[in-house]
Amino acid sequence: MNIVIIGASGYSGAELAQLVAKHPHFVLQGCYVSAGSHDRDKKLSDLYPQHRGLLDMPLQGLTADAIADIGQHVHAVCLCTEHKVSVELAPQFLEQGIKVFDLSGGFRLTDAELYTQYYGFDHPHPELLRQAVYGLAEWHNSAIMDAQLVAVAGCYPTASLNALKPVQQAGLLAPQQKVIINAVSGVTGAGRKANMNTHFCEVSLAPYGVFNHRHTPEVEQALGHPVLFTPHLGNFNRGILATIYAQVNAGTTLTDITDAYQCLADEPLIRLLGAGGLASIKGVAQTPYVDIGWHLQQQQLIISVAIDNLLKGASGQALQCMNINAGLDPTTGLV
Ligand SMILES: NC(=O)C1=CN([C@@H]2O[C@H](COP(=O)(O)OP(=O)(O)OC[C@H]3O[C@@H](n4cnc5c(N)ncnc54)[C@H](OP(=O)(O)O)[C@@H]3O)[C@@H](O)[C@H]2O)C=CC1
Ligand SMILES: CC(=O)N[C@@H](CCC(=O)OP(=O)(O)O)C(=O)O
Repeated sequence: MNIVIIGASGYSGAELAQLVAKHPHFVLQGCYVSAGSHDRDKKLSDLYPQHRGLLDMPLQGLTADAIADIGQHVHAVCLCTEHKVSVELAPQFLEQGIKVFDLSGGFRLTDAELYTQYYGFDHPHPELLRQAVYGLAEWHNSAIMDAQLVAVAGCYPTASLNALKPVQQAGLLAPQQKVIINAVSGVTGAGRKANMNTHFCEVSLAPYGVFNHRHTPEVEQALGHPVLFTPHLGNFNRGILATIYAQVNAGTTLTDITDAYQCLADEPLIRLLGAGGLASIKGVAQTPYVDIGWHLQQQQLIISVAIDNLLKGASGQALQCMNINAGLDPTTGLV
């Protein structure tokens, strides 16, 4: 299968490019940046020297001609572009019959009005929100198999939902009680473009997006339970660590919680750390896994979960969705 990556010079794009280049069944057909990019015509490996010999192809400009040419030669495109760019590009590929795996949040929410509120733009293609399949790989396997457009789940939502859905599905979460998600991300989560907030000398450890981060509606939509989500930026490169506080129904035991997580026990990319387990950035950075541990005291459940934001939180999960869609083992090229 021929694959093209748009936004290949970015952090998630380059990560996905190296995964596809090493994949036993996919062919990396082309790597693109915007038509006016200052990285156009540079080798991808000049930007990412750790991939010399693997990613020596030039970054091509995404012109109108390039979009038409991709339509002739490619099975799937991966959009590793910001939300506003993805929502304009996806329909241009879909109408040429090409599958689209979008790493942005542009097609994750079903309610178009939430884009105005949380993303700051009116969604130009609300009809595609009904067609898009949410790419939370362990939970939407059969829908991903048949999808033309996969909206790969967000990084914080991937950690939060894999931690919470087993407990929610088992009916253990106390109704009306908001679940509190406190999460810290490494700086690659903010993308490669220079920005004062991610400047080496400015980054420390601080919350942001209080009450209004776009991952709040994404988690609530997929969980079916209200949450209070507060992200933090930490001074490390890769990884997300979340500590999640949830009230469970009276009478819930630690065994009930442990039993609820058994629905993930056979998932190869989920590592259940068990009761008392504590996830860490060190345990997941540069890996495709989700690590989950849990603790219960009376009705207070605390869940500890970690992922690598660029692998399970973006490119790794995108490849997992592409594998599922192609009828391959979901872990092909990942473990
Ligand atoms: N970083 C992360 O941990 C995660 C990111 N995501 C999502 O993935 C997407 C990409 O994120 P990330 O890799 O961090 O972003 P980056 O800012 O690192 O990269 C963005 C890429 O898009 C390219 N680009 C910008 N405009 C266009 C355009 N009009 N046409 C084609 N290419 C364009 C950029 O190159 P140039 O500007 O030179 O053209 C660059 O290659 C975002 O939507 C983000 O929300 C999702 C989960 C986690
Ligand atoms: C540290 C940091 O800035 N993280 C980004 C989230 C990562 C990302 O790109 O978000 P999606 O998963 O929705 O695509 C943010 O908070 O906007």
